[in-house]
Amino acid sequence: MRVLFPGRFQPFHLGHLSVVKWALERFDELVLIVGSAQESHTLYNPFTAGERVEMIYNALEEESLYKKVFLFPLMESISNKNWIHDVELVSPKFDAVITGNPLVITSIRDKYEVIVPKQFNREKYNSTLIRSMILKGDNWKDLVPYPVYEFIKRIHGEERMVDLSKTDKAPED
Ligand SMILES: Nc1ncnc2c1ncn2[C@@H]1O[C@H](COP(=O)(O)OP(=O)(O)OP(=O)(O)O)[C@@H](O)[C@H]1O
Ligand SMILES: NC(=O)c1ccc[n+]([C@@H]2O[C@H](COP(=O)(O)O)[C@@H](O)[C@H]2O)c1
Repeated sequence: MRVLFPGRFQPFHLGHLSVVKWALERFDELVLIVGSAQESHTLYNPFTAGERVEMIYNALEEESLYKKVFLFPLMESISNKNWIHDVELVSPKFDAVITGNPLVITSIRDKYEVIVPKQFNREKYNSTLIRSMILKGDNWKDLVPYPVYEFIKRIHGEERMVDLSKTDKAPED
């Protein structure tokens, strides 16, 4: 069985990696969609789709999980109703969808089985917290797979976010 796991992954963290491992213990293959692909360079969506694909690829490769995962970006759709059709156009076929996002659940539940993932320390492992820690200069290294940390450092992602904070405001503020 092949299951879809969509997310913005801004950035991909240890909770996401735990969901991937949890899913691959239960299902044969995963389709990992990097959503909101047109978004980047804002405090809510600091990283480009290409950067997110690369950081996720690096994390999966380190865990030798990449062969069981299809990974690609997808832009937003014009309506929530259209979203699942747009996913089907570009994705290998899948049988069910893993998500804890109410918007995604509403968009797909008439057509696909919804699998709500086990929660992996959501208080600690959530991208909103990690983005705010990056901005404050806190130590966020242990909240993401090491290849993600190394990648964000290498592309000067922290400096980018601090620059963005001079002109942009995160919606969660
Ligand atoms: N720690 C976690 N344990 C289990 N599922 C998670 C965890 N963090 C995120 N998810 C799930 O991963 C999917 C993609 O989530 P997303 O990329 O929005 O991460 P997030 O940490 O919730 O980000 P943000 O804080 O930016 O909304 C969603 O279905 C979400 O419910
Ligand atoms: N109208 C739409 O384009 C639509 C609908 C449902 C989900 N999505 C996308 O699916 C992804 C879900 O990820 P998150 O769980 O990280 O929010 C997001 O990129 C979201 O924008 C988009």
